[in-house]
This record gives sequence, structure tokens and C-alpha cells, in this order.
Amino acid sequence: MTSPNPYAIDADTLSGMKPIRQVVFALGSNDGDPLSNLQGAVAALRDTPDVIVVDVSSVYETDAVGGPADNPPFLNAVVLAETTLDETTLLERALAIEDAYGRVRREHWGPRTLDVDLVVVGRAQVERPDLRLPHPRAHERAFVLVPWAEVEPAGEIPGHGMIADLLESLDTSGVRRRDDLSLED
Ligand SMILES: Nc1ncnc2c1ncn2[C@@H]1O[C@H](COP(=O)(O)OP(=O)(O)OP(=O)(O)O)[C@@H](O)[C@H]1O
Ligand SMILES: Nc1nc2c(c(=O)[nH]1)N=C(CO)CN2
Repeated sequence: MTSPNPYAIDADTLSGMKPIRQVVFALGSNDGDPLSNLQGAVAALRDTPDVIVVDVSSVYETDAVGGPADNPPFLNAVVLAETTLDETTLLERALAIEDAYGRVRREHWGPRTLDVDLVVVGRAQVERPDLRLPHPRAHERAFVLVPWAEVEPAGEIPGHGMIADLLESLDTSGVRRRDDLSLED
């Protein structure tokens, strides 16, 4: 007779375990002190229980897409993380981090102190009034895909394809890596 496996997980424990999924956050700021805003956002994500930050891209200075003609350039970056949190909790956390940095919602696509978008959460496909996943515009945004490709060259947007392929048909000339800036302490 074999003795019981001391490492065995019983069925109740197993059914209560939440899956670990990858989450990609896109950060952007073009108002106030953009570098400090992005640094604060990364620190806040690192401080989030049940979110493990796996990688942070370089900082990119990017020409503003849309918005008023005099919309200043943005600083953008991407954070890769792993999490057991569900997408609603992740959205709440992203919005709370935006609020903590004093974001004031003004003009559509106008200057903002901090934008924290959920780009993908695992392979989740969500169409709700308050949350769409994958982010509905990420696949056409060089300011998201260039930093993401830096930290995850094999990244994919479910329903849209590999980010490397998406980048081939995008103009990336308005996205400049700023190696003199860093989001790490
Ligand atoms: N994937 C997502 N990530 C973050 N917010 C989302 C997402 N899908 C829907 N939203 C909703 O979008 C709202 C944010 O709208 P907001 O005015 O910040 O858009 P924006 O950042 O100006 O533009 P864009 O959505 O094109 O980046 C949030 O309150 C949230 O409910
Ligand atoms: N370069 C750049 N342009 C934008 C950005 C952004 O983060 N970077 N965000 C927008 C709305 O979220 C609209 N336009």
C-alpha cells in the first residue's frame, strides 16, 4: 500500500484557487510632472496586493495622438504584471491610482496627469460599459505597442494578433525612447 502524498492538494483547496494571469498596464502622462507621475504609478502597482510587477519598460516620449492641436508630448511606458485579481478589481485599482495623482478629467484626449489603462488581462474578452478588454484602441497605438514589445517581444493582443506584426503597419516615428529617464527607484 502506498502512503498518502503529503503534498497532495485536496479538491476543496484546488477549487478555491484563483488562476494567475498576465496583466499589461499602459501608463501615460503629459501634464504636471509626467516622469514623477509615472514613477508614482509604478510604485503604486508594486504596492498592490496580489499584483506582482514582472517588468517595466523604458520611458518613451511620444507625440500626442488626437486631442487639441497644442496637446503636449506624453511620457508613456508599459508595466507587465502577474495577478490573481479579477479584471473589475484591477480596473478599480487603476482608476484609484489615477485619482491619487490628481487626475482632472477635462477635454477629451486632452492633457492628463496620469492615465492607467488595462491593455490585456490574460485572454479575457470583456465588453461592458465600464470595461473593455483587450483595450479597444491598444492595437493601433504605437505609444503602447513599442514599449510593450521592448519588454515582451512575443506579446499578443487576443483577437488582433502578435504585437510585432501589428507594429509593422504602424508609424512609430512619434515614439522616442528616453534612456536618460527611468521608472525604477
Ligand atoms: N481596458 C480599459 N482600461 C482602462 N479603462 C477602461 C478600459 N475599458 C474601459 N475603460 C473605461 O474608460 C474610462 C476612462 O476613460 P478615459 O476618459 O480615461 O479615456 P481616455 O484615457 O481619455 O481614452 P482611451 O480610453 O482612448 O485611452 C474608465 O473610467 C473606464 O471605466
Ligand atoms: N502619445 C500619446 N497620445 C495619447 C495618449 C497617450 O498616452 N500618449 N493617450 C490618449 C488617451 O488615453 C490619447 N493620446
